[in-house]
Amino acid sequence: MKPIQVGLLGIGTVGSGTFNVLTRNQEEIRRRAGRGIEITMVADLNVERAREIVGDRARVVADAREIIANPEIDIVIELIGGYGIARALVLEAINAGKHVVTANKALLAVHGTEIFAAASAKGVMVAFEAAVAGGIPIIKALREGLTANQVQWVAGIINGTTNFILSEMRDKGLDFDVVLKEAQRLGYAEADPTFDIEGVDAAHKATLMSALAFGIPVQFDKAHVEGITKLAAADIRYAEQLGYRIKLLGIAKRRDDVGGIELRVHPTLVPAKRLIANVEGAMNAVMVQGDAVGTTLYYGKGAGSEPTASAVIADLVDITRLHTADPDHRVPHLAFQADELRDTPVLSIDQVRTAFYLRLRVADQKGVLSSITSILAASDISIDAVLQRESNEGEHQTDVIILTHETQEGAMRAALAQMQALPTVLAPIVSLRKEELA
Ligand SMILES: NC(=O)C1=CN([C@@H]2O[C@H](COP(=O)(O)OP(=O)(O)OC[C@H]3O[C@@H](n4cnc5c(N)ncnc54)[C@H](O)[C@@H]3O)[C@@H](O)[C@H]2O)C=CC1
Ligand SMILES: N[C@@H](CC=O)C(=O)O
Ligand code: NA
Repeated sequence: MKPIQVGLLGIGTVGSGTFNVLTRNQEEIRRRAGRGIEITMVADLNVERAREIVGDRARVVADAREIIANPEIDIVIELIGGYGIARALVLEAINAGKHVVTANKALLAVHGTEIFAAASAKGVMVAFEAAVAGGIPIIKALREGLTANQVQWVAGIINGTTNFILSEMRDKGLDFDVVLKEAQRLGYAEADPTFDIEGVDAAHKATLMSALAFGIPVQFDKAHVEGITKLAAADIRYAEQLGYRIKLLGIAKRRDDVGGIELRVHPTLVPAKRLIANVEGAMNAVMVQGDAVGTTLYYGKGAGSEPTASAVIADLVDITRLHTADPDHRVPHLAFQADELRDTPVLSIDQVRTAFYLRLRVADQKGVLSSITSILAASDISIDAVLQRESNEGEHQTDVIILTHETQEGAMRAALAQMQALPTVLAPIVSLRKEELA
């Protein structure tokens, strides 16, 4: 049978990996797919660089629309990124009856509802394994492998850049900016790296996982998003002393007690003994807890050229196997049938329940600790552990670190305001969320 023809839009980090892996492993991939898969056209604004990568193995054009207009092309891979031109091109490709593979989590987390609806109307597939945790087949696991389960929660290190920054800062004592530049050089960071360090990229991915896990539409605008830019070295150190590591986690959790879903990204204390706490560098790891299967863990490279290409090509193979099947017999885009998605609300951050780490810089005098613990007790927040450490900031000051048991975020916020108002609390209180992930 003639190879299936693929058009590649954008041949940068992931695009070049995709082209190279597909070329290198073409025979093995053909044996799996049942048919050859060939990238016959490539579009990139940087035509010269694209030609250097593909040589004479594919036709290179500057205008992506030339690929969409080509009736020979069955599948379009979108690896440009962003919400602008990528959205237009993906919708145009769908309307032209092409299947789409994309690694663009930003696009799908924000415009997924529109894109999946357009694809279903046209009877084409939009595949996005590379969009979450790069090479780790977490989309496959959530859509297919775990399909028997009521998923309880999903929690993951799903941004390689920030995990790399946290690891390098802790292990080598390097500055934030230096490590970020290195992550950019290695091809891990987004075109706009604030998406990485402010938690936005992780929230895009958590949004997609929440939809797959709970059968809700993608709703990035409802996600609570915090990055790592405000994290202080002192808290990383104190957390270690208490037996925890700080990781930027994307979390999606079902809350049957209130009939909602928690969707949040923030630095999180995780027990150092958990496998996920020991995931270092640009590696990703996702934990999924299902009612039947229990806790599962998926680990691997979440960013970079060939690891991400691995996921893109897995989608190409899936589409090659399935494109002649009746659309009703394909796996639904978001794991649940499109007409079975529910409007279960995403909870506001005030309704979220977690344990907390608090650091208070206080005057080193009698009665300070009891005034703090009284406020927590009055707010029904119970204390798990307390640590007191001399502060480097000056004499007669001390750092009090408190770990609490689980409480509602709104209650903690109110208690924090009261504690902050104490004259003996000398600096803004640091509060971080803590998850046991058991
Ligand atoms: N780099 C990584 O490790 C990962 C990236 N992704 C996603 O993959 C996508 C691509 O990322 P990268 O390869 O890192 O980006 P990149 O910036 O390395 O590559 C993008 C390419 O698109 C080209 N381009 C830009 N506008 C274009 C247009 N209008 N027409 C044709 N070509 C155009 C650029 O010249 C460039 O070669 C993004 O959505 C990103 O979020 C997903 C997982 C991992
Ligand atoms: N910028 C992202 C790339 C992969 O999605 C990351 O650092 O994880
Ligand atoms: Na993946």
